[in-house]
Amino acid sequence: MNAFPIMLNLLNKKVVTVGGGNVARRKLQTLLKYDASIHVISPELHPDLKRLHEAKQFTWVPKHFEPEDIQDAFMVIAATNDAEVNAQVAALAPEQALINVATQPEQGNAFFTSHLKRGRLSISISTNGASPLLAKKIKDELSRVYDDRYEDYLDFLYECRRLLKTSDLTQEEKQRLLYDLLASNLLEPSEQCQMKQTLQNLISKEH
Ligand SMILES: C[C@@]1(CC(=O)O)c2cc3[nH]c(cc4nc(cc5[nH]c(cc(n2)[C@H]1CCC(=O)O)[C@@](C)(CC(=O)O)[C@@H]5CCC(=O)O)C(CC(=O)O)=C4CCC(=O)O)c(CCC(=O)O)c3CC(=O)O
Ligand SMILES: NC(=O)C1=CN([C@@H]2O[C@H](COP(=O)(O)OP(=O)(O)OC[C@H]3O[C@@H](n4cnc5c(N)ncnc54)[C@H](O)[C@@H]3O)[C@@H](O)[C@H]2O)C=CC1
Repeated sequence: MNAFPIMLNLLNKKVVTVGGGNVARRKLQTLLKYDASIHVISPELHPDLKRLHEAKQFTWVPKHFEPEDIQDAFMVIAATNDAEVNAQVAALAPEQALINVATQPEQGNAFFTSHLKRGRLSISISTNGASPLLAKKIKDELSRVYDDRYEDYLDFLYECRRLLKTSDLTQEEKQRLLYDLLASNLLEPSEQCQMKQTLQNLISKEH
């Protein structure tokens, strides 16, 4: 496996998960953060998924897989405990679909990563199937380095960068300031406030 990493916008995309057990639960808990239109095909549901279904987080069709279930799907996840059913799901998926197969990943073309999200910061780790547990361990290590403060810090960086992009400062000045924003003291909210003020003063002086 030598997979290319990419970010996907799943807003309102049709995602069909076949199977509703423990593996489906883990994958759905990740996917639910990305506003896709999620459908689960499975005779039974894991208790956590039952709660999410009651909270109207996805639609559930309580039955065994049939080929028409995955028509027009943007992404298909084959997560039953029956490798033959999963292989059939992968083979019948629309030609252009993203396909994830829990039992035999190489039958699909898309793979989950271990994922750390801090607001706008997204860190994905993959071992290309060698050791999902190592991916998880690395995520846990990185979660201590990139702690909760990064959520607000990323919003701060986003706002400052937008300010700079629309300013009349020279390209060199913009570059220098973009680097300055990476100083570690700026993880502190009070320092962020001061820096924003400084930038605003600098930009208004240009006019
Ligand atoms: C290829 C891949 C395809 C895919 O599923 O997309 C795949 C495949 C398989 N996983 C298996 C087993 C386990 N997977 C986990 C956990 C995770 N697995 C995830 C991803 C991936 N798993 C993709 C590669 C990612 C990479 O390489 O880095 C994570 C990162 C994301 C997620 O699933 O959401 C998530 C951690 C989430 C987190 O960060 O918290 C655990 C541990 C646990 O459950 O706690 C175990 C048991 C221990 C073990 O076996 O190592 C098996 C054997 C099944 C069997 O025994 O039959 C296969 C099939 C095979 O290897 O052939
Ligand atoms: N990729 C990964 O990260 C991992 C993959 N696995 C693999 O994933 C498989 C599934 O594991 P679990 O979720 O723990 O199993 P599970 O037994 O908890 O869940 C299986 C689900 O599939 C449903 N199902 C069975 N036949 C079906 C059909 N014909 N149509 C629709 N739904 C059907 C069942 O109702 C149940 O909801 C395991 O067999 C294992 O090989 C296991 C661990 C991690």
